[in-house]
Amino acid sequence: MTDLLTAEEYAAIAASISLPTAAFIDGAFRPAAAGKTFVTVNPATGAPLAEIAACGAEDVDFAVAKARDAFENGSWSKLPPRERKDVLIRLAKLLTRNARELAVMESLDSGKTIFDCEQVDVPETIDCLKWHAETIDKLYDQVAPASDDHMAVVVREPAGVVGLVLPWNFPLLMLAWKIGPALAAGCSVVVKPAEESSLTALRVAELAHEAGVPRGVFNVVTGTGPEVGEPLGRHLDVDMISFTGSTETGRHFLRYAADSNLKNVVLEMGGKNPCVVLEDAENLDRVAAHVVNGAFWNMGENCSAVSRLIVHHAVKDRLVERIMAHVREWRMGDPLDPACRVGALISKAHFDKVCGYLAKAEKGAILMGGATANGTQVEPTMIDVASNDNVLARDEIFGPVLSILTVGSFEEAIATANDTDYGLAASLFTGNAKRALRGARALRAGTVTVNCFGEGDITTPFGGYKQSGFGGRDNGIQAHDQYTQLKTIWLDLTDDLDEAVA
Ligand SMILES: NC(=O)C1=CN([C@@H]2O[C@H](COP(=O)(O)OP(=O)(O)OC[C@H]3O[C@@H](n4cnc5c(N)ncnc54)[C@H](OP(=O)(O)O)[C@@H]3O)[C@@H](O)[C@H]2O)C=CC1
Ligand SMILES: CCCCCC/C=C/C(=O)O
Repeated sequence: MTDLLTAEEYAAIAASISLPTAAFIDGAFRPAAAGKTFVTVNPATGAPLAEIAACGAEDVDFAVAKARDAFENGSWSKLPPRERKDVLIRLAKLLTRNARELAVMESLDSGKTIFDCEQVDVPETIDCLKWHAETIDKLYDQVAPASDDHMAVVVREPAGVVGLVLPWNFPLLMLAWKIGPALAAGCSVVVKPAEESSLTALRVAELAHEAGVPRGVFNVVTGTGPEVGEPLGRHLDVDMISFTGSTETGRHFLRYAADSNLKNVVLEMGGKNPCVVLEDAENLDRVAAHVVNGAFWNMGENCSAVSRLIVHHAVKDRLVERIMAHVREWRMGDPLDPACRVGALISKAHFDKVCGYLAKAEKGAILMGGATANGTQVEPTMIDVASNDNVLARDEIFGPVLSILTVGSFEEAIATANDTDYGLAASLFTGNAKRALRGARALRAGTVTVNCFGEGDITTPFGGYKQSGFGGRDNGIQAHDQYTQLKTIWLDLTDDLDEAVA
């Protein structure tokens, strides 16, 4: 656990840190080619934080050209894996040295609580980079069981120039989930952070350069989706896109790829994640603690958040009561106050969207919460929902809003859980081992947690079934695989030309 400072001490750091404002391309900070800027605000106060380069297609072209040059000159892509490892470990050390500054910057830019930034986002970012760095020089290629006359070697090569398009809910961590395996594999990257939360990606790029990542290998192009994301997605010299964000924008990237060079596309998208609590669930107090964490951590701005509680009627009232008791411990307030667990939503526009969903609740159906503060804060809220067809049970709200659906059997619970377009995460609470295993298999989601809620860790793949995921997984060794291409090399071992491979 990181030692936390006082709110006053965090405020003092916030007032003194210098914020990066320019795009980072070819090893240097640069203004947008057209000289345009946009203002990023602190969502907790509405106060302007910094004026950031508003890049466009010209800047994307420049960054991709520099990334390609670096890839082809081999300054990174052809380094022995253990040398790339050394540089990435140096980067992890630099991030550790600057951890507090990064945590404050992240909290200011995104409204996330300093508690989470200090305890989760920054340390997990560092661990992720270390894990991929440590992994890269322990991966072996394969020799196929072909024949005595030939040797077929299957090797993995870096995918090339990769576009990484990021969301605003975990700006640092999603950056790490993508640059960790991409850089370790030897790719050059062009990162497009979300417009609302560009600061930490820029600072990490600067530190990566200081750690020894060569020019052109790690570029950050700031700006909007249409101005930067689309040209990157359509670029003919980008080999792959890895995206995290909404399902709607994910679809755009498939279209961009289809319309351009058929680049590989990996998408990690939304969720409407069920948590099933059966009548035989043990220790409802513990279950409630997991539900509260799953639903309200990071203000529910989490693609794997628990957003549908599917509970057997026999335990519903007791569970709801326990959830309310746990939520009382989740203080809402200034994100820079380390006692706060609920910070600000990312923007006024997103706050309005979440409030729009609260307004759709039936009269008397809001069992807990519903209050708002400061134009971007929403209390942890629980809403009784009569049918899984209700918009509150179907749409990804991406706020601290838990919809409760009441069921009468194991079968009904699983069917309700699976009745969604999404399939990112699911959890199941039961004291019956057979139901636990049957349920875990029946739930259609990329991650299923049984008698707990958790995000998994860096060792396990993260991604979704159905409209939650496409083309690959973040994390685990599987993430490494997607930033590489497979190549098969055949060698003739015979002396006789007639026996050679045609
Ligand atoms: N799975 C997840 O983790 C996330 C899910 N979401 C869901 O999406 C909803 C909307 O959030 P939003 O920020 O709009 O998410 P988006 O999916 O639109 O944004 C994700 C990234 O894609 C970029 N982008 C947006 N539009 C385009 C486009 N047409 N072409 C290329 N790139 C684009 C964004 O840029 P920019 O924002 O700078 O314009 C951002 O960098 C949320 O309410 C939530 O439901 C959101 C974030 C993360
Ligand atoms: C400590 C791990 C946090 C994982 C959060 C994953 C969320 C991803 C997303 O919303 O895209």
